[in-house]
Amino acid sequence: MAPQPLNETQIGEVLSGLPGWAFGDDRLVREYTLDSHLAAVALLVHIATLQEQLDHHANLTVTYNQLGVAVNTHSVGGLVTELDTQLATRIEEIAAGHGAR
Ligand SMILES: C[C@H](O)[C@H](O)[C@H]1CNC2=NC(N)=NC(=O)C2=N1
Repeated sequence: MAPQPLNETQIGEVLSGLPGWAFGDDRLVREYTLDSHLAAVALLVHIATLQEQLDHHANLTVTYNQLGVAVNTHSVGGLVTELDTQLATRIEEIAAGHGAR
């Protein structure tokens, strides 16, 4: 079954448990700062591995020691679904271990 888009109330509830994450332009977004460029790239690779396991993929952007994450669900026309909140939750769990802030 296709994932269902979440409404703004549902997204707000999820975001209250995801510090640093925001909703904008129909995406869940987060900007991480790492201690170095290599640390940012290492977190990107870890997230990419997770994304392959989940078969759900965020846009990842490295700018020196910063890693931007933006995710929505293409298959429902670019809206936020539970697949995005699940990925954001998993990313948030692993980011701490990389010293991301
Ligand atoms: C075929 C494959 O399962 C799909 O293209 C997946 C891959 N990753 C995806 N990632 C995101 N963000 N949205 C999707 O709809 C999506 N679909």
